[in-house]
Amino acid sequence: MRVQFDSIPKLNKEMGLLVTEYINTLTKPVGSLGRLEELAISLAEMKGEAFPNVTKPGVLVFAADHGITAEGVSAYPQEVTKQMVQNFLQGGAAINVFSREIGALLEIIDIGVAGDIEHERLIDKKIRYGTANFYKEDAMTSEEAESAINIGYDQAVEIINKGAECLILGEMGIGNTTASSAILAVLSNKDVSTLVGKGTGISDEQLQYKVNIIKESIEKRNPNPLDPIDMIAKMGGLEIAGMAGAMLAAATYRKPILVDGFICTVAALLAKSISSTVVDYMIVTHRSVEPGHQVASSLLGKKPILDLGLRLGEGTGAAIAYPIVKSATLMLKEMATFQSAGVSNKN
Ligand SMILES: Cc1cc2ncn([C@H]3O[C@H](COP(=O)(O)O)[C@@H](O)[C@H]3O)c2cc1C
Ligand SMILES: O=C(O)c1cccnc1
Repeated sequence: MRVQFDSIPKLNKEMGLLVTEYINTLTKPVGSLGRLEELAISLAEMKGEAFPNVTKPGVLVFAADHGITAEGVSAYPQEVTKQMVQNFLQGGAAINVFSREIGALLEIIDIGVAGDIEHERLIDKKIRYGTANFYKEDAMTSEEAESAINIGYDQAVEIINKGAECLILGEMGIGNTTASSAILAVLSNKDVSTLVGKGTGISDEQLQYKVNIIKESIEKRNPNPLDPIDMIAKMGGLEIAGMAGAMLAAATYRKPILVDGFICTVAALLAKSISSTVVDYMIVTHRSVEPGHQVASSLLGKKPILDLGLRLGEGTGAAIAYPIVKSATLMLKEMATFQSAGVSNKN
């Protein structure tokens, strides 16, 4: 693997202690800003700064196709991946709307869409025209899996160099809840049926079929749960690997990672199995409707901030949660202390 992932800095715990003390001097009852206070301390530890800044956020949306869609595991056809990439480039998707709202830098990366797309704003890093159908054969080669991680890493470095102070990773890939559920089943060693959800909205009957396809595929592919490259190569997907690589870069540069829904959280688990300290830089922003998401976030040791019943992906939940993360930093930066405001402190 080209990129070395052993250079993630440790959290600055001393800064965390300083900020904890400082928060208790602000004009509010001790602990009254709840999880916002925890967030502020975490951000200070990640960034190593007493007044951490998360503006601007950088959003990277990785798009790729999945051969497993040939088995009928999604409610939508494969072409929707390419069509949605065009929609992202025209500014009409949910992630465009929420990225504009939070003033984010937004980049769309084709890392493996099964069709050609021409657009000046598209970052073309296509590794292959979609993965192979992992019910029948390996999704990709190990070299392709490594390239996808490296591409994600490099894209994150680029957006950080453009000024991103925290990262949101999004994805688009019809069929990717199937690949993510398969990876999670192998990583968690839990029964597939407890993890799999309806994705884009399949019927109960199709859900049972999806469960069976995933179970049989895992038996046939027999991926090594201790080897993230093997899991990606055998089951996919390219965009999931790209997100994992981007998270490793974000942590290396001390940039907080705002983890989105189910697919993104599975990518986070893959990043964790490549370099466990990456988790220190993660904030799980919301709880997805997909049943596996709860398992994935508890394997990360994280409690989601929001629970809005989202099941979209693209990075949308993270973008919606960004103002909460920013509020934590503004609490530190802008609130008066008891002393500066002349307010009487607790007896
Ligand atoms: C129009 C449309 C926009 C989307 N944006 C994200 N997804 C989400 O749904 C897909 C995963 O669900 P499944 O595994 O059931 O195919 C992914 O592309 C994910 O990003 C979308 C899906 C659709 C149809
Ligand atoms: O939570 C997600 O990321 C998700 C759920 C369903 C479909 N697409 C994405």
